[in-house]
Amino acid sequence: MLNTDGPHISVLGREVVEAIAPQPGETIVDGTFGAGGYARAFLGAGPRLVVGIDRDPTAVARGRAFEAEFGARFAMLEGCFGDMESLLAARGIDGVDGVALDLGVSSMQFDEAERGFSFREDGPLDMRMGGPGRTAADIVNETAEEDLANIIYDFGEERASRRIARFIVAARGEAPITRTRTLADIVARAIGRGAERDRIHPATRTFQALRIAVNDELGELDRGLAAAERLLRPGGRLAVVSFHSLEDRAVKRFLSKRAGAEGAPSRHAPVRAGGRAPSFDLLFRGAAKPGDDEIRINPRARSARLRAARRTTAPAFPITEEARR
Ligand SMILES: C[S@@+](CC[C@H](N)C(=O)[O-])C[C@H]1O[C@@H](n2cnc3c(N)ncnc32)[C@H](O)[C@@H]1O
Repeated sequence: MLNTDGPHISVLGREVVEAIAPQPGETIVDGTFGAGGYARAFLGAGPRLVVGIDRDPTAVARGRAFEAEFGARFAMLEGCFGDMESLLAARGIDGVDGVALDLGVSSMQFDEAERGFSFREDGPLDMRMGGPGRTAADIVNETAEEDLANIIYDFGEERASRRIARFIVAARGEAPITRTRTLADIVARAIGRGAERDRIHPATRTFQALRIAVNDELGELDRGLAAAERLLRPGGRLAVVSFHSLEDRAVKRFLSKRAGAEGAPSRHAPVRAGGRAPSFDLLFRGAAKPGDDEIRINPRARSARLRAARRTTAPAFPITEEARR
């Protein structure tokens, strides 16, 4: 585990640096800069350039301090990693040797009540990681009941989604829902004692669903993975840390397809990715998880999963083959 300057402790940091293994002369992209924990460790391994990307202006400000500290060896770009090709192209970069993604929100974002990510603190129901766009309050107050239930079911994997949506629609008929605590109370009333069996807060899944919807997190992940595939040079490494099953499933599916592990006719047949040459080789089978020591020091790490792969010389899959769902 890596320590960082800020209150965010990097998750699976040692494993990510081992997977990315920056070499002298290389260019490494940290697509989720956050507090810069990974970026600092990458820089310590001596590549020519580390590029940080983050959509959150406060993370970008931290990145500016890195620029001052590391000079020409570090560049901070503001934007979404789904757009990394155009962000990098604007700096004259069209190929890289490593891409790391550490998905989701940082501890700083989560703990700051004003950002609206936490149901434990009262704050405005916002949940935007950065930039303009619809807030969680916009979605909660303006979405038709059935669509709201689908968001909560699809992105929160919440079985009580219809009941929660019904309670939300009833409550917003009285007054717009604008605060995190108000929403958390509504969800708790809708679920009643059911969630206690899971030993998680009743609003956990609904808040996850809204955050994913507000930030188009699964769309970003699809675009980011495909962009990394196109940008990585042969031998380049991709490392992705996810925090919930929807993300991990998307990463697993992407890599299985690209590494030819899915749809191989038999284990004796040459491994082909749906008739195409594999564009990635897995660095290890399955997902790496944090050990007990890391979870003890940083309980938020417990659901983290790392998957990593190395780019082959084969061309990237065409975009039309993106079919995650
Ligand atoms: C879990 S934190 C990363 C922490 C970082 N690895 C560290 O060691 O400090 C995730 C960061 O990624 C950013 N982020 C999430 N999704 C993003 C996206 N699609 N594009 C750009 N940044 C994103 C968030 O704003 C947040 O700062």
